[in-house]
Amino acid sequence: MNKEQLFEQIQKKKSFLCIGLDPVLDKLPKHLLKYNDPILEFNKQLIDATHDLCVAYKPNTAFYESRGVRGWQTLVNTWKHFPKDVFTIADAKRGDIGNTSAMYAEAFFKEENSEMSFDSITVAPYMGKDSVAPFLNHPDKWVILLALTSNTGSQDFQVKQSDDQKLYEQVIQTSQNWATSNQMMYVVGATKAEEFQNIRQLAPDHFLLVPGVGAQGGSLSAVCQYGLNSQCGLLVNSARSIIYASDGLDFAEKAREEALVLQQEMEQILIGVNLI
Ligand SMILES: O=C(O)c1cc(=O)[nH]c(=O)n1[C@@H]1O[C@H](COP(=O)(O)O)[C@@H](O)[C@H]1O
Repeated sequence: MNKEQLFEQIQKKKSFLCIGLDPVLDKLPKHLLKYNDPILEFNKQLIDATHDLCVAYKPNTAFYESRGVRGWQTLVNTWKHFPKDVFTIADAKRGDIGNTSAMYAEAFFKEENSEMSFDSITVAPYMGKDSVAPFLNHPDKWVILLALTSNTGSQDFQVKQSDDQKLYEQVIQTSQNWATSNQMMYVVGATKAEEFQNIRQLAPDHFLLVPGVGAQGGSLSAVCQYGLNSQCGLLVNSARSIIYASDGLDFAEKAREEALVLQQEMEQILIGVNLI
């Protein structure tokens, strides 16, 4: 999905919600345990109940890889269940020397090899240009580069100054020589709302993937105050607050209710800035 198509979906669904699919077996509704693959059933019912309210899904691969071969198969089958009109994010946080990154890119982008072809992957920028380039060699796919993350450890390196700039600012500026806003997005945590004005000056046209609304306490309205651009420019992710809204028979219905609250808030915000 390209940038124009993503913006069209945002306008059509009046939403820039991304739902994180980070399932843990112990937290699943008990009635799903009778299924051959309870996590797949959980994901499928969540997707069926919410896909008209969100524009993206982001499975974090750790929640699948932790279950070995079974988990990987669940990820493949979850990918197969995504409707065609959603933007898909493999939250894998990869990045390595070039020939290794090329293999990671094949794993998540090349359906002939891996039975999955996500629209995008999260990538760590620490190893630099040649570690990111192999993902960008897939011209219709996106790199979502970690810039300023939502966790407390973001203070350890990302905000440290060198050459009069914070490290995350250098990541955003330098990486704009590697790809345009048609192929690159940045991760900025919702818990860092005070930095959005600065980030929008550095990257006015890029989409930002913003996790941290919900369980991590980030505020949607604070993110939107400076984060929006002329094509919306935001994908706001929430996982636990939606997918674990209930652990009963009604889990999908309750997840929909949580997603609806965010979608309705997003609709009002989009109306307020004349984007719909
Ligand atoms: O890249 C990410 O998605 C990510 C970056 C970041 O800075 N903070 C962050 O929480 N995430 C991911 O976003 C999701 C947040 O989930 P919830 O806190 O349950 O909404 C998890 O999959 C995290 O791994």
